[in-house]
Amino acid sequence: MGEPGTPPVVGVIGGSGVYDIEGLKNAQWRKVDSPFGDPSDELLTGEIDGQKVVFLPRHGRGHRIPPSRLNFRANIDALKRAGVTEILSLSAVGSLKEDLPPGTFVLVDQFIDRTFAREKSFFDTGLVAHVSVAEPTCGRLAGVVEAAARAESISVSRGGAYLVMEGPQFSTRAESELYRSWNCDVIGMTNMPEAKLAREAELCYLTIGMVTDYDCWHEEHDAVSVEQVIKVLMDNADKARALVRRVVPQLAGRAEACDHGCHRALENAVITRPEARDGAMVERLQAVAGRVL
Ligand SMILES: CSC[C@H]1O[C@H](OP(=O)(O)O)[C@H](O)[C@@H]1O
Ligand SMILES: Nc1ncnc2[nH]cnc12
Repeated sequence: MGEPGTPPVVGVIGGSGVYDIEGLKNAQWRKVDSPFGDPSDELLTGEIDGQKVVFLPRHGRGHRIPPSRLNFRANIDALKRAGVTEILSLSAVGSLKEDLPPGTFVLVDQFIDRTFAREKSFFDTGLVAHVSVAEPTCGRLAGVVEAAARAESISVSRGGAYLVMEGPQFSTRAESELYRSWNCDVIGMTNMPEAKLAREAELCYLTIGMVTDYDCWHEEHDAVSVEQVIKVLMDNADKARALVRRVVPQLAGRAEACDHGCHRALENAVITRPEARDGAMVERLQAVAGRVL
């Protein structure tokens, strides 16, 4: 995937409040099987300006699945099986900075992963690999999305560190202050290990963090609640849809593999010698890593 000649296909993972993409041509929900188990839902495929788009509601339609129960591996594997080469992650996030008010779209470029109850890798005993996540999101996608956001008059902030907490409860005030002291910009519960797994699957990945609240640290704002998050997200949803509509045709023009290296992330990453590899594992990882196995 991502090789020169492989058509770019944009995948969109919709987070809280984003369970559908309206207005796709030839829209169709279809089940994609994965050896890693069940994805969150069927995938919605369709077209924008003749370009294929694949959508997955992260928590399933109706928001059935909490962050710690998301099958991130099945989700990423299924998107890759559906031909996706680049992923836009639309996510609700809390703000840890005064100058990132609700309504701001933050193009995340770093993460601090504080999750502890999730499967974090496609690789395991019998097939070991270590990819770099020094730059965990795709700067090429960020450039395109930033320009599109400005054209849509969306308040956008390029770069930002996303603290990923396990949840499902929101943070205590002390935790919120701790993350602020670490200079984190936004907080959420879902984009790790999603971003790490996208890297292992050699997919470009960008988090578009849509700020819904000031978490609980801000003295002039109430502590975060689901009601508040959803209300702001509904206000943002039209902006997000317009952004996706504008970005997809632009991303479709790529003729070469990503020049930031996302599509070659596994080169030199697999360390297990061919004769020591577990055959069943190799089989299971065909969609994710078949290019290098
Ligand atoms: C409904 S507020 C908390 C919930 O929203 C975010 O999810 P997503 O990233 O899928 O939009 C946050 O991470 C929590 O899972
Ligand atoms: N304050 C917050 N903490 C964690 N996840 C969130 N998602 C939206 N707002 C959040």
